Amino acid sequence: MANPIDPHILIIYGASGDLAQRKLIPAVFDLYRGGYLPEKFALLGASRTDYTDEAFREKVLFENEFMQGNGYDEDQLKAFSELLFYQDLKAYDGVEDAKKLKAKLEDLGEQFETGSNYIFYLSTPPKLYSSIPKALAEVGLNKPENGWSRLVVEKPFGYDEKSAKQLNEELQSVFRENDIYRIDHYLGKETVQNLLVTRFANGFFEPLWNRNYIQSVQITAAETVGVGSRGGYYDESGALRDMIQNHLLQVLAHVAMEPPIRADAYSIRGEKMKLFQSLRAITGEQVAQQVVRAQYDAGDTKDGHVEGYREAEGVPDDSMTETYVAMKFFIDNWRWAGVPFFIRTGKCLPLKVTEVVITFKNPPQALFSGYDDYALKCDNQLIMRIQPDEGMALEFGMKVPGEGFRVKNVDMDFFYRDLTTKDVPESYSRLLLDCMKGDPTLYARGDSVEQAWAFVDPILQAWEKNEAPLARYTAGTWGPEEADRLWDGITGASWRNPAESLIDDKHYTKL
Ligand SMILES: NC(=O)C1=CN([C@@H]2O[C@H](COP(=O)(O)OP(=O)(O)OC[C@H]3O[C@@H](n4cnc5c(N)ncnc54)[C@H](OP(=O)(O)O)[C@@H]3O)[C@@H](O)[C@H]2O)C=CC1
Ligand SMILES: O=C1O[C@H](COP(=O)(O)O)[C@@H](O)[C@H](O)[C@H]1O
Repeated sequence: MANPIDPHILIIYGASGDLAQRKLIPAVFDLYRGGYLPEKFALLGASRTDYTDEAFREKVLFENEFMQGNGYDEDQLKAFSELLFYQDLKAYDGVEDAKKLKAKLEDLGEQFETGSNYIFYLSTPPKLYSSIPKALAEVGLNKPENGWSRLVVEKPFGYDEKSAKQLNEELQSVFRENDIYRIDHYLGKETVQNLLVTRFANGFFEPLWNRNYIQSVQITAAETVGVGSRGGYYDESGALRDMIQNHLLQVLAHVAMEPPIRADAYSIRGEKMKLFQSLRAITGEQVAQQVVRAQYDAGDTKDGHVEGYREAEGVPDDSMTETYVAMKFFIDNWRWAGVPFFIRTGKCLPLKVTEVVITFKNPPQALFSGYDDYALKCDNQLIMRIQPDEGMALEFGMKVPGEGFRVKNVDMDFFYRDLTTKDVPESYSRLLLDCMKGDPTLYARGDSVEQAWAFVDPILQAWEKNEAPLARYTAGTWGPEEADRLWDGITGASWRNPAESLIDDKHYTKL
């Protein structure tokens, strides 16, 4: 079968760094092993560290611990290594460096017959995200003659709405919007994409997917790890910026957006933008009522004892940065009017689990016995497990065998891995592959990134002014009690805290 991807060179800026070794190089190697790369392809690492091509290959391939668990095969790796080259830079955004880079790309282009097709991946500190593209533009690498040029921008995309707008303007002054790929690795997750397929490839979900049948929607992204050695970065960010503004609002968009008219970038990203525009702002006093922020104290987690957040490396002892957020909000459109949505995320929680729970309203009348707690609990839930145990479970009532009509809740459980025996592609592989194909569907569009910031900005501003308290929770617990109060007045559902199960090797989390 002909390979639909154009020959090209992938340039990784910041190639000496952590992300390149942890995710990017292993992802490109996976694509190579899977036969997805075009026959004419080369990878050029660029950063300030002084490597030869050989030394770079040693570092990112042969000595890279993140390649080891990756189906490491010496022969394949050796063949792959011949596609890797390195360019050292004095300054990432210097025009002289851009000229040097251009000359190197022209040489590689001839050697590998890739022509002038380039993907520039910015895996550097964010302060360089606008100046590198400008330097590329100075030497014409943003619009190469007889070729194309795409730009992948890592997170964080801005720090607030204003800075995201400014970054968009700067990037869009040198690259076309459709050539700017703002990466969000949650969109590369199979199960996040599957939210769209579940909703729009089945006839029976969509009629129920609205305010008439749905009581509430909750999204949880729990992590067992603390901030570890990332304290310096994390303390400037916090859970709202690190997880909610980007990843979890993207998940929300897949759960709540209107059906797109086609499964393409224009239609899907257009619907997401509308959804973000419909989020009801949480401002002023509402912040303290609808959003709980908290920080972990020392405690015992699944991974062992953890010191409190303020003891972590790079974190000031009086830090007010949140490691946990739980929030309740509304979507002001016809589909969702009045339905409460809940999102929570946190470090040092009992399990690593990301899931979406749709709680359906009860039937209008409790006909059968066994529904003693009918008024107190909604028994119909759809649990969409993003990770781990990727899959979906539906909970509903069945008759208990025997006399009378006693009802018991059961679940139908589907495991995503039962669909295929193949390894599910890792997020970065999938997203890089899409960029190579020129398909930005699973990348965030500039205006919707700004709109997502517009939703979280008033919350960040209220916290900045200390208008809402910072709660505390013990590492290894499900977070502060204050988060439970967000459900006050909502009868029939609350946070679902999945429990770890040891039933068998298939089941990790238990309903
Ligand atoms: N690491 C991860 O898991 C993730 C990272 N990201 C994002 O990806 C980007 C890269 O992350 P990561 O690789 O961890 O970052 P690193 O801190 O490892 O930086 C990458 C490279 O940038 C260069 N660099 C570092 N500091 C500076 C500086 N002050 N000025 C100029 N160059 C510098 C260094 O290369 P040299 O000195 O050789 O030039 C370094 O190897 C970041 O924006 C991060 O937010 C996003 C998600 C996950
Ligand atoms: O982007 C980030 O995501 C990870 C969580 O990603 P996951 O795929 O493991 O769920 C988070 O730990 C990190 O703080 C954040 O920057």
